[in-house]
Amino acid sequence: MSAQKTEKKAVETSALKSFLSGGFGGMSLVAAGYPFDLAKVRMQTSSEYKSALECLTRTIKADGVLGLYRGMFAPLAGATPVFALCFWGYNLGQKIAVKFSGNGENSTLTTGQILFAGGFSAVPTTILMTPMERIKCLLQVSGQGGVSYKGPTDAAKYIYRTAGFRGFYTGTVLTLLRDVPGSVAYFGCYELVKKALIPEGTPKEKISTLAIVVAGGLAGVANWAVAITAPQGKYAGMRDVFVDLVRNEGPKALFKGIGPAMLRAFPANAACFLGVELSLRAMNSIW
Ligand SMILES: CC(=O)O[C@H](CC(=O)[O-])C[N+](C)(C)C
Repeated sequence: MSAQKTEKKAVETSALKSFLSGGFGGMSLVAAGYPFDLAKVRMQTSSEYKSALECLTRTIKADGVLGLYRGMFAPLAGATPVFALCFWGYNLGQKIAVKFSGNGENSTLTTGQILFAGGFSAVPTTILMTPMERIKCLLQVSGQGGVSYKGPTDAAKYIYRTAGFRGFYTGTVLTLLRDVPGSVAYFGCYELVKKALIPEGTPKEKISTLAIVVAGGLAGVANWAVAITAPQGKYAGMRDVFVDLVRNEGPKALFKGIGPAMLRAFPANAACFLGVELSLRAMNSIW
């Protein structure tokens, strides 16, 4: 058995399989992470819970386990294509990196190539994610002293009416500034931790679930450690966001929401990578 088998090869996964497994990963991410999102929103909008755990247990007591998944359809419909594009973009980024390096398709990816591919994955993802985040932000501030929206379609019509097609892409630079470094950390951490955890020579299909879960969970934490969330939609430009936030709320405001994001990051992304790897294995075994 050759040690090369554990190394990440450049073009071993097709674009279609990357896309489909990414979509499956996105669904797994929402299934594991949605209860934490629900707890975050409930804690932000009510002071009756002291901790996320209390919020989760009280929700289960009142509405059963299914209560943790109330309202999950929209995030599921959003995350599935976003993660499909993200993993497809990661695969394409690897192929581009290898092409430019001049090494053969069968070569092992260097750390630099993995990091490049990770950052590249944020580009197609952003094209889809920016309009979705724009609509989400409008819905989150709906009725709070400004315009009220009946739902996503209403918010989308408002954007188009007031700013045209370009209005959907307000905040693109901010999304890229968050997601390019975030994705470099995400995929870089995943590949490096996975490589460190598995014994040399382990065939791909024998990589342990624990290694995938630990590497995936840490990748999610690494992503959020570098991706500082900025409140898009309220500001004319990127400079405005930083000046306004730091002046009014201090530098700490730049890290607002990082606690709940981290709490969700490990389980959600462990599930995501597990979904990706297991669906890839299933696809590889049938075609
Ligand atoms: C901001 C975001 O969507 O992060 C993803 C992980 C998560 O916790 O949702 C990772 N990625 C940006 C690579 C899609």
